[in-house]
Amino acid sequence: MNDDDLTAVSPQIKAQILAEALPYIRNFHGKTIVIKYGGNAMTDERLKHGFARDVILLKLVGMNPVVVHGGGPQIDNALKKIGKQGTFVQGMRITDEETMEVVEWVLGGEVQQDIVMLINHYGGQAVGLTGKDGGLIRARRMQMPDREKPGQFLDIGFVGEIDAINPAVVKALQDDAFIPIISPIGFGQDGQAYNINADVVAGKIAEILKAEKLIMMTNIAGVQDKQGNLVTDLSAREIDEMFADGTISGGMLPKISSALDAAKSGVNTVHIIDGRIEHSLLLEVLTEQAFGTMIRSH
Ligand SMILES: Nc1ncnc2c1ncn2[C@@H]1O[C@H](COP(=O)(O)OP(=O)(O)O)[C@@H](O)[C@H]1O
Ligand SMILES: CC(=O)N[C@@H](CCC(=O)OP(=O)(O)O)C(=O)O
Repeated sequence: MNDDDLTAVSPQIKAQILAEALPYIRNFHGKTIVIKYGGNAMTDERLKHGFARDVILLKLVGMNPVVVHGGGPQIDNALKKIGKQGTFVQGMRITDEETMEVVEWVLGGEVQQDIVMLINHYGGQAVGLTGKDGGLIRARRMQMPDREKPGQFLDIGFVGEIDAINPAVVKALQDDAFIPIISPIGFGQDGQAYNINADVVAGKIAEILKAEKLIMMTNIAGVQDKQGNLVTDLSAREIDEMFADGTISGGMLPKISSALDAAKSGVNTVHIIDGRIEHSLLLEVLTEQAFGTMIRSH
């Protein structure tokens, strides 16, 4: 169903849906909700508009949404235009100097500004940040262990791991009416920009802000088991098993690791949800509808 079809819903059902949201609005009032908005979830124009409106609604009812966006497919498209092919190792993009320039331009420019403009268009007050702003994300070059040669590391270029997060700028914006939109670009002490996986940034930001919820919006119904069935609930032990037997691969690797780290660090609920469902964000936060995969800390 889309927004236009809502005219067919009876007034009683509409009122019931609104009333159902009340306890959630009360419980999450003043709480921080970190939303990882994956590049794969933002490829449909209509869904993007719905997302912007959902984020504004959460802010208007008293929650503090913080958006960390991705943009993997958008970076791939930009690379294609200059005759380059994106290459990944364990879900991380190999980032040479030229790729880093593209990453900065696509994430910090195009994708971030697109989200900011959409939210502002619908009456919200979004502010775009990269890791440089207010010293938000300090990073260093990632040491990626070589799975085939234990004890050795792979050189994947300007990919960063997070050294420290300074949440002051995000807190200042949150305390006002603003909605922070964060691009996953970190900066070294030498001023070098680093490409960081957006799931990793979202998980760490959620932890540092002591978020109530971390919601990762992606392009799949949730985590799937070996047979391809949706797993609604995942424990740390089950995750270890799925990592070991290769059930989890590619972009799902950093997503699940970051989700689990956030859950273990005290983020109350961590969900991986299907961003292709219209208003999936509102459904997750404001209704008892359970969908996607919940990641548990134990
Ligand atoms: N066990 C799994 N369950 C679900 N998806 C998986 C699994 N293993 C790998 N994936 C892949 O991970 C993708 C999601 O990660 P990614 O492409 O990085 O999304 P995003 O851009 O939202 O971060 C899925 O579309 C799927 O192809
Ligand atoms: C190091 C690394 O892999 N960085 C990612 C950053 C963007 C991202 O994470 O985007 P999604 O959330 O859409 O996958 C990349 O270059 O694709």
